[in-house]
Amino acid sequence: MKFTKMHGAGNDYVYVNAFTEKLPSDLGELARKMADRHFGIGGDGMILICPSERADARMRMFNLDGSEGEMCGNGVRCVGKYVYDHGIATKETVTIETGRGVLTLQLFPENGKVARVRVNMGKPIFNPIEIPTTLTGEPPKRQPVQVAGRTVEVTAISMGNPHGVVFVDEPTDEWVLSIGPKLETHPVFPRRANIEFVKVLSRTEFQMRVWERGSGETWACGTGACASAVAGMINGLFDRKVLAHLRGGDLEIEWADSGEVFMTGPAAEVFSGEWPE
Ligand SMILES: N[C@@H](CCC[C@H](N)C(=O)O)C(=O)O
Repeated sequence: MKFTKMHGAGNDYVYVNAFTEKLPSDLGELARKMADRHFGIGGDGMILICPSERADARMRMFNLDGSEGEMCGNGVRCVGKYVYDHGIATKETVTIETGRGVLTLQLFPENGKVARVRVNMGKPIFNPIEIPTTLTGEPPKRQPVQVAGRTVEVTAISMGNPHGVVFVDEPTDEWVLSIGPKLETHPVFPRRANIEFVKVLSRTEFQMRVWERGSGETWACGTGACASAVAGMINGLFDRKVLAHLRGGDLEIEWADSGEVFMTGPAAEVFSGEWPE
């Protein structure tokens, strides 16, 4: 099976072109094996680029633990790059079907290859039932959650997948690696959640580290950066356009008057190869 390793701001996945490759029935197991950093190719998970009846292609994403996520912001930019660079789509505006519907991507090629992508990520979801969370309020803003013997204020938002945003003075290892997994699996998030730790730098910039549902700490999370930006905006901390500094790079996030969130960032191909099984 042929694969391509790609990343968006250091959030790396093993990509398989399901237009051409034959896939096994247990996709979760395939993701776990291929994404293993010691015994496999290595990555934060696996992303399939599939045919779609509604768009240029369909993205399916699997976390490192084999669970399937509805959406992946860094992944969808890489899928946009893949379909253009590999001739599946020829226009610089492409559509990708995801678990949260069909998204439109603006591709920015340099010397014939896509280097940056702007994605219409759709409207943030504030309804607690749809997120899903047991936290109350619409949106559930800075709600107190008891975790590891302390009270943490969490803003819950869905960008097609569930997020809990925590504003902190410093996104330390203790927050990310200790509180992150406890919040991911906390009963307030019945389908687990991606947890972002956000340090406000100014009204237009923030630093973020993320503990992802099913993958642990990753170097960037596109949906997480969008959720964090919107959380900062609804809590009165940010203007409508912000720059997110993540461990693996920067993402520009804009919450437009239409209610849609736009994310712009890099997409890169690293290497390709053949998986022996
Ligand atoms: N890294 C992604 C999000 C991947 C999915 C997530 N772990 C989930 O289970 O929802 C991004 O860039 O958005």
